[in-house]
Amino acid sequence: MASALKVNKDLVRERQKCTFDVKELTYIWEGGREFTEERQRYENIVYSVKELQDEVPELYLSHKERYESSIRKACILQRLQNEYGKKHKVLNTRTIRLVGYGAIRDISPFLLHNGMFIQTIEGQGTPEQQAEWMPKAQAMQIIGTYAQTELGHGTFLRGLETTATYDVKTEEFILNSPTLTSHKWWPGGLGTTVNHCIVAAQLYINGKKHGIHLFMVQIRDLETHMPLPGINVGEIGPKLGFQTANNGFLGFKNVRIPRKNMLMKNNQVLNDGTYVKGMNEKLTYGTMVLVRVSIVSDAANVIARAATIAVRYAAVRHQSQLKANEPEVQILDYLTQQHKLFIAIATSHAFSTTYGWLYKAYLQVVEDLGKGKQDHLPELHALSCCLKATCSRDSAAIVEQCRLACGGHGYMASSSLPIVYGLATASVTYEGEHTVLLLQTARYLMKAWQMALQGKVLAPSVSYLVDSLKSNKQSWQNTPEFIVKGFQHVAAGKIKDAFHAIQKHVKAGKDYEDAWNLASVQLIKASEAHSRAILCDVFWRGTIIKSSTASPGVAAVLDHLVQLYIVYWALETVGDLLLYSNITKEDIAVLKVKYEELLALIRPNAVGLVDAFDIRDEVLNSTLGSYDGRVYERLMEEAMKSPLNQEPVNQSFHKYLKPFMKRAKL
Ligand SMILES: CCCCCCCC/C=C\CCCC(=O)SCCNC(=O)CCNC(=O)[C@H](O)C(C)(C)COP(=O)(O)OP(=O)(O)OC[C@H]1O[C@@H](n2cnc3c(N)ncnc32)[C@H](O)[C@@H]1OP(=O)(O)O
Ligand SMILES: Cc1cc2nc3c(=O)[nH]c(=O)nc-3n(C[C@H](O)[C@H](O)[C@H](O)COP(=O)(O)OP(=O)(O)OC[C@H]3O[C@@H](n4cnc5c(N)ncnc54)[C@H](O)[C@@H]3O)c2cc1C
Repeated sequence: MASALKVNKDLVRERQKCTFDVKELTYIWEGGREFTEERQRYENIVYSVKELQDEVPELYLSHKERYESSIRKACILQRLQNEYGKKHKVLNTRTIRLVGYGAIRDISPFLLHNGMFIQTIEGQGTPEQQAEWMPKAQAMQIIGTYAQTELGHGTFLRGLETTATYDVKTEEFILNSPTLTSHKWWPGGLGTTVNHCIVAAQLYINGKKHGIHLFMVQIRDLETHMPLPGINVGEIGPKLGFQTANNGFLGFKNVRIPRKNMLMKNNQVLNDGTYVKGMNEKLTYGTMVLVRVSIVSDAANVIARAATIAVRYAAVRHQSQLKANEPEVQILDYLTQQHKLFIAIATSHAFSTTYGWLYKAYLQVVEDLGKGKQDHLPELHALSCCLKATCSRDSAAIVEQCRLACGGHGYMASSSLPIVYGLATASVTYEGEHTVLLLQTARYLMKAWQMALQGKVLAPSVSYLVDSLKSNKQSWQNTPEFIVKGFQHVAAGKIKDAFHAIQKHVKAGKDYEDAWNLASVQLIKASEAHSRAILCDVFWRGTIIKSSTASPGVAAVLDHLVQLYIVYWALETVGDLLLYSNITKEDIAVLKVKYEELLALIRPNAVGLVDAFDIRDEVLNSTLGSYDGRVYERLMEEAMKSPLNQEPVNQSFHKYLKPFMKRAKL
C-alpha cells in the first residue's frame, strides 16, 4: 500500500469517515482470517518477483508476444504456487486465480488445466486412472484442457460429432473428426500450450452409439511439442477478451488411444467391448456443474474489482457543482452515482454469500453420489444452472455500469475496466450459454410446480411453491423477510403462468416440445425470478449468520448492504411485485424512501467497503482504482508508455502524411 503522504486527500478523508473495521470485513468477505492471511503471504511473494513485472504494458504487445509473455509468467507462477504449497498450505483456487490475474493481466493459458482438466480426472476417473494421471497433471509433467465444444455444437452436447469407435481387436478407441463442424473449437490452452486433452466424443461399439463419453488423449509430443500423427491443432485467433487464454481448435484422423483412456468412473467399456452403464449418464457432465458453481464466486470477484476501481475513482473525481459558487463536488456525492455503484458492492457480497451456500450443496451431492445416492442431483443442477446464468449476466451488466460510471476515463484500457468487462461477459456464454441454462432450470421448475399441485414434498429450494398455492396471502410488510417472500410469490406466479402457457398450447394441439418453445420467453422469466428469490433469501439468511459474530460496526454495514440489495431489486421489479404480491402503491413509495436512506447510510463507508475487498494494486492494474488515488498522474504516466510517444515524429508522417498534405488541393 502507498504511504499516507502520497495518498489522494479525498481518499484519506473518506477512509477517516469509515465507521467499521475494514480488516474484519475482509476476513468475513474472504471466508475467514486464515484465507486472507494465506493470500496476502502468497501475494507478497509473487509480486516481489522481478520477472513478473512488465517492462512494456501487455496491451502494447502483439498477439504472439502477449501469448509468449503469458506462458513465461504462467510458468513462474506455477512454480511459485507449487513451492508455496509444499512449505505452507495448498492455496485455494480463488487466490491462485486472483494472484494470476495480477501477474498475467488477463487469463492464464493454464486456466483450463488447473480449472477443468485436473477436476475432470478427479471427478470422472477411476482410482487407477487418478493414480496414473493426477500426479503428472499436478506436477505439470502433462498439461491439459477440457475439449468439448465443437465448431458446430457447444450447447447441444448430444449433437457433438467427434467419434470414439472401439476396436475390440486392439482394445483401442479410434478418434475421428468426420466433418469440419466436428472440430473442437474454443478449449482454453488448446491452441499451442497443452499436450493432453480430455475429449468429449460419441462412443461407438460394434456400430452402436452410446452417447457422449470423455477420453484422455495425448495430442503433442512431450519432447518436441509437435502435434502427434492424425492431430490437426491450432489457435482460433483474437477475441473480445480472454486474449491470453490460448483457445484452440482440434481435429482427429484415426487417432488411436488405449481402452484405459476412457474416463470410466461412471460408464465402462470392458476389453471385449461390453458396455457397462453407470448410475446416471448425466454424471459425465459433472465438471461443468462444479465450474458453474465456481462462476458464482468468479462473478463476485469480478464485480469487486470493478467496484473498487469505480468507487475510488468517484471519490477522487470532482465534476460540476451542486450549488452555484460552491466547489465542484466529488462525483460520489451525486445520488445517481451512488445508485450505480453501491449496488455493485452489495451484489458482490450477495454472490459471495450465495457461492458459499451453493458450494456446500455441491459438496453434499458429491458425498451422496459416493454413497450411490443421487436424490439431490437434479436440484443442484437446476440451482447451478440458473445461478450461473443470473450471476454471470449481472456481473457483466454491473462491470459495464461501473465502467460507464467512470465517464471517459472508464473507456481507457489503462483503467482495466474494459479487460474486466471482457472477463465478465465471457462467463455469460461459457460453461453453458445464459438462456440455455435458464431453460434447464425452467425444466426443473415445471416439474416442481406439477409436484406442488399434486401435494408432493418439494426440494428445499422450491418449497416456497407450496406456500404460494395457499390463497390467503398475508398483507404486505416492508421488511427484508417479507420482501423476500414477495420475490418468491413473483417466482411462483411466473412459474405458474409458464406452466399454464405450455398447457394452453398443448390443449390447442401442439406437441409438448413446440408448446415449450412457444412458452420459452415466459420460462426464462420464471427461471430468472426463481434465481432472484434464491439470491435474496440466501443473502438475507447468510448475512444474519455472519452478523451474529461480527462487531456492531461491521454488522451494521452488512445489514445496509443486504437491505440495499433486496430493496434495489424490489424497486427494479416493482411491476412484477404489483402483479404477483400484495404490495401497494403506498408500500412502494415507502421503499423508495428506504432505498435513498440506505444510499445515504452507505455513502460514508463506500471507500471502506471497497478497501475491504482488499484487492491489491497489482491485481487492479488500474489508473483509476489504485489505493493511493493518484488518478491523473497515473493516466499521464501510462499514456507516456505508448510506443507512439517514444519519438517526437512518427515515420508515417514522412511516408504518408507529408506527401498527402503536399498533394492535397485547396
Ligand atoms: C474448480 C475451479 C473452477 C475454475 C473455473 C474455470 C473457469 C474456466 C473458464 C472458462 C472455461 C469454459 C469451459 C467451457 O465452456 S466447457 C464447455 C461447457 N459447455 C456447456 O456448458 C454445454 C452446455 N450444455 C449442456 O450442459 C447440456 O447439453 C444441456 C444444455 C444441459 C442439455 O443436455 P441434454 O440435451 O443432454 O439434456 P436434456 O436437456 O435432454 O436433459 C436431460 C436430463 O438431464 C438433466 N441434466 C442435464 N445436464 C445435467 C447435469 N450436468 N447434471 C445433472 N443433470 C443434468 C436435465 O436436467 C434433464 O433432466 P430431466 O429430469 O428434466 O429429464
Ligand atoms: C471465452 C470462452 C471460453 C471457452 N472455453 C471453452 C473450453 O475451454 N472448452 C470447451 O469445450 N468450450 C469452451 N467454450 C465454449 C462454450 O462453452 C460454448 O460457446 C457455450 O457453451 C455456448 O455454446 P454455443 O457456442 O454452441 O452457443 P449456441 O448454442 O450456438 O448459442 C447461440 C444462441 O442460440 C441460442 N440457443 C441455443 N440452443 C438453444 C435452445 N435449446 N433453446 C433456446 N436457445 C438456444 C442461445 O441462447 C444463443 O442465443 C468457451 C467459450 C468462450 C466464449
